[in-house]
Amino acid sequence: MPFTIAIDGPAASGKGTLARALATHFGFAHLDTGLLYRAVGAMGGDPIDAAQRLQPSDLQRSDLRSAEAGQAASRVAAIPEVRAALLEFQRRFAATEPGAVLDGRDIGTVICPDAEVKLYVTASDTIRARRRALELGADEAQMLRELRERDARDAVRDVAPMKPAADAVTLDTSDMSIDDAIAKAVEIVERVRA
Ligand SMILES: Nc1ncnc2c1ncn2[C@@H]1O[C@H](COP(=O)(O)OP(=O)(O)OP(=O)(O)O)[C@@H](O)[C@H]1O
Ligand SMILES: Nc1ccn([C@@H]2O[C@H](COP(=O)(O)O)[C@@H](O)[C@H]2O)c(=O)n1
Repeated sequence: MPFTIAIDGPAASGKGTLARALATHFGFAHLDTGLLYRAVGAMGGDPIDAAQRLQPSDLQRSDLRSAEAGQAASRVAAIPEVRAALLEFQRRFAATEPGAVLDGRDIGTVICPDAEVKLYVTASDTIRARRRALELGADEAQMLRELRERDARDAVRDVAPMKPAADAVTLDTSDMSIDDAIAKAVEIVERVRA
């Protein structure tokens, strides 16, 4: 039986950091599902067509981590046909790996509603903007505006909006170091696996 960890939450909350750490700790495979939407947004042209043609090599582009790629991803992610085109790949990943960690916005609600562990990772928007500005060497006030815009778009869209699953454990990392957040997440998973 595959064991799946679903991690959702707003932009720059630390989902990816925790997902990578959990995958390493438990020897699980990791899928950063935001990268799929970032790649579709960066491909240009018709986003539905881009999502249907997406190849693993498209995820290797070096420009996908930028703030602009994040905004473009959030716009194409609101298109139902784009989400439909990416759904099967994500579900298959979770189903075929003995242990998998997926992070995104709709993993616990739509992609893997039966995941053994669901985390909703959050932090205040000002702290998230500071962390992202540090990471990208960008202006903090601009990062705050962009995070708020992206979060609002992700939360209000009609299809698979960003929200915690009813059975998700919320982890607010505002006052946690990376190491503390990882330790807490490991503890939550270990409690379920025990
Ligand atoms: N608890 C923490 N304390 C301090 N910095 C953190 C913490 N967690 C994550 N970070 C840093 O915040 C930044 C954003 O983290 P990360 O990329 O994991 O977020 P994310 O939720 O995956 O973002 P996105 O939604 O854009 O993919 C990174 O630079 C990361 O090192
Ligand atoms: N499961 C997901 C994952 C991501 N998105 C959209 O992609 C944008 C970029 O995601 P990051 O995690 O890399 O920041 C994000 O803002 C969402 O619009 C999604 O809809 N569902």
